[in-house]
Formats: sequence, structure tokens, C-alpha cells
Amino acid sequence: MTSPSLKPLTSAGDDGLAALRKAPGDAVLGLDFDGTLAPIVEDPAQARAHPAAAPALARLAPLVGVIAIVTGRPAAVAVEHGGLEGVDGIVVLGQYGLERWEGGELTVPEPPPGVAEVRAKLPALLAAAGAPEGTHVEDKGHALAVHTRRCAEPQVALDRLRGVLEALAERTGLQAEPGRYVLELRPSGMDKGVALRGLLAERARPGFPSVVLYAGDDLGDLAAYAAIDELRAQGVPGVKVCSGSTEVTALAEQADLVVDGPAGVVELLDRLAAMLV
Ligand SMILES: O=P(O)(O)OC[C@H]1O[C@H](O[C@H]2O[C@H](CO)[C@@H](O)[C@H](O)[C@H]2O)[C@H](O)[C@@H](O)[C@@H]1O
Repeated sequence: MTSPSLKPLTSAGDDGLAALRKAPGDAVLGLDFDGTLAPIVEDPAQARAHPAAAPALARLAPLVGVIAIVTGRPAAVAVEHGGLEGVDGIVVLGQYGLERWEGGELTVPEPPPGVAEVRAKLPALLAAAGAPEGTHVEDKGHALAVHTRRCAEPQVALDRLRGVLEALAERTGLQAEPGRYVLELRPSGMDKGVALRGLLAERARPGFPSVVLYAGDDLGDLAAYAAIDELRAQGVPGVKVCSGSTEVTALAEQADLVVDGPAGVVELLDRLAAMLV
């Protein structure tokens, strides 16, 4: 699984890295947070970026056009848990792009009414569905995530709850977003592909982007991969990096480069910085 060097698996990935070398100032690097910059842990509140992640991002930021952290987490949580407060040149697109943090400024819209309805109904619904011990609700303000990682059989627990959660999402006008032993009920209309395309559009200028590299680990990152595929079809090079795990294999199947979890992602960021100085 691990690629010990910067050698991608695909020729499209090779083209992307060549474009990065040639025009780094117009390059866009997108990175997911949980499972990509931050090792997966049982309690979402305890997740923190790999200790070498923020220093690697700080080295890379002045060398490229923009670095975006594109995450399902609230933007402020990703900044705090990522140690990103002091890192210049980073944009954090939180809650799948609904929220934004840049230069110390946080923009958070009002959540749609369905979120409050889900918050009110979820405890009784989980109890009625026989949610196994260890089921945990993470309230993210704009979304509620039902986690089963701490259950004795996480996948069995998630499969048991999936139907009622998807039905609740439909009734409340929300979207059910699956992830690593989690199912989130979140506002629809946004995803990581929409977030990435929006960032590119607002900075549009001749020659930009020279390349878009995106690293992710989970199903929610497939929308960003799809955005890269679209860009490639329009002639813009792209590199799809997978932070590999045994829990989700869908990204590895599409990736140009598979690295070994957050430690591998940080190593990649260091190698990119060394390549560009
Ligand atoms: O877009 P991301 O940055 O990858 O966020 C996706 C969800 O990640 C978090 O859950 C995952 O990480 C937890 C901490 O390691 C882990 O316990 C859980 O099993 C994973 O699914 C986060 O808690 C969610 O809110 C994010 O949406």
C-alpha cells in the first residue's frame, strides 16, 4: 500500500507532480482532516493532527498557491485540533464547505431548521432503534454525526441504524453522509467537490490552477476526487492522494498515490516542500 517515494501509480499523477514542480505558485493543495492529517481515534473530541502536520504545512504554504483543509469538521475545530492557528496561507473549509476560516476570520452561516429537528428527535429514535452501547452522537452545530466506533461491533451497529437515520435525514431535508463508522445528518447542497470548485473559482486567473492535489481517506472525499477528474478532463493536471486504511478502500482504488495514513501524508508534504525549495 505504501508508496515510499513521490512516485505515483499513474501517468496522470506523474503529470500532476510535473505541473507542481513547474508552476508551484499556481498550485492548489487540498487536504482532508480526520484520517488524513489526524490519526483516527475512538473519541472524535480527542483527535489531533499528526504532530509534524502543522510544521509541514507551514513549510509548504509559502511555496504553493493555496492550501485548503476541506473537512466535515466545523472549521474552528479543525483549526484548533490541527494546530493551524499560526500557519499563514491556509484556508479551512469546514462542514463540507459551509464554514470557512482564513487569516483568523471565521465565517459560519445559520444552520437549516432540519438540524434542530434532528437534534430533538435523535435520542428517542436511537433508543427505539436499539442503538448498541457505545453509540455516540457528535453535535457539530450544522450537523449531527452518529458514531459507532466505540461499539463492540461497529459495522453491525452502523448497519442496524442506517435505515432509521437515512429516513430521518429525508424527513428533515438533510443529507445522510456515510463515513468511517459514522453516519452524519448534514445540510445538503454542499460537498467537498463543490467546496474545492468554489475556492478555485474565486481565485481564477490565467494559469491558475496549474495543478490540484487532493489527499483524503474517506467516502466524503470522493466528491473532491470527482472535481479533480473534471479538471483533468478540462486539461488541468491533478493528483489524487489516498491516506490508506483498511476501513475504506474506495479511494485507494481511484488514487494516483497511496500513502500510509496520516504519517504517510505528512511525509509526502515534507517531500513536496523539499522538492519545491
Ligand atoms: O472530513 P473529515 O475531516 O475526514 O471528517 C469526517 C468526519 O471525521 C470524524 O470522524 C472520524 O474521525 C474520528 C476521530 O478520529 C473517528 O472516531 C470516527 O470514527 C471517524 O469517522 C468526525 O468526528 C466527523 O465529525 C467528521 O465529519
